[in-house]
Order: sequence, then structure tokens, then C-alpha cells
Amino acid sequence: MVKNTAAGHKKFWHSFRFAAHGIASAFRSELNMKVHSCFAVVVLVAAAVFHLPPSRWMLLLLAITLVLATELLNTAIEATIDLVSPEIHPLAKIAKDTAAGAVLLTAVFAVITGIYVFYVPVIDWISGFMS
Ligand SMILES: Nc1ncnc2c1ncn2[C@@H]1O[C@H](COP(=O)(O)OP(=O)(O)OP(=O)(O)O)[C@@H](O)[C@H]1O
Repeated sequence: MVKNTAAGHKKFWHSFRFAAHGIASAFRSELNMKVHSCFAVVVLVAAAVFHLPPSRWMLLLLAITLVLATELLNTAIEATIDLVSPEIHPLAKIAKDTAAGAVLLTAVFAVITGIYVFYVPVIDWISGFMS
């Protein structure tokens, strides 16, 4: 484990590397990160298949980024709680449950966004298929 002791532009690139390492490590250790990422890939492939306009892509990217960023913060909060309060404590429970609640909220937003974005293209595709 190393601290970022570099200066100037080197410090910036070191911070970037630490951040990338944080994302990779959350991806390896958290099942939820893998599940959310798989959904994101499926949704982006579907967006390409349906030739969605750029504004719809942006909505999907916003929802995906929100879910993944919140999942990363949840992982950070879980690790911090495990470090400072490995024993059972009501405040530790509040912190973990609240962080998990934030992920749930963004996931609900992502589902609503998916329905909003794909509803018309999917209905059109099904009616074209039927006729
Ligand atoms: N130190 C603690 N004190 C009190 N309750 C805790 C504590 N640690 C965990 N809990 C309770 O157990 C739940 C599950 O915690 P856990 O650390 O296993 O995370 P998780 O939600 O299963 O996520 P992950 O599996 O990704 O680590 C928390 O949401 C909380 O309600």
C-alpha cells in the first residue's frame, strides 16, 4: 500500500491510477458491481440495436453512471464502517443501511429510465414483428 507523495502533474496521474484501482477492486470484490455492470452492458447493446438518438443515450448513461457511482460510494462506506466499527453498533447499521438505500434509489431511477427510453422502440418493434 502506497500514499500519493508525488507533486504537480505526476500527483494528478497518481490520483487517477488510485481511482482506477478503486473501481477495479470494487468490481472484483462486490457482486453488486458485477451485476450492475452486466445490466449496463445489456442496456447499451440494446440502445445500439434500437438506434436510439443521442439524447436517449445520454439518459441511459446518466442512469448507469448514477448507479455505479453510488455503488462505489456504498462500497467505500461499508469498508470504512468495517474498519472503524467491526463490532455490532446501531450507528454502523444506520450508515450501511442508508448507503444501501441510496443504491436502491438510483437503481429504481435506472429502471424507470429504461422503461421510459425503451417503451416506444420496443412497442414499435413488436408491432412491426406482428404485422
Ligand atoms: N457493524 C455492524 N453493526 C450493525 N449492523 C451491521 C454491521 N455490519 C453490518 N450490519 C448490518 O448487516 C447488513 C449487511 O452488511 P454487510 O456488511 O454484510 O453488507 P452487504 O449489504 O451484505 O454488502 P456486501 O455483501 O456488498 O458487503 C447491513 O446493511 C447492516 O444492516
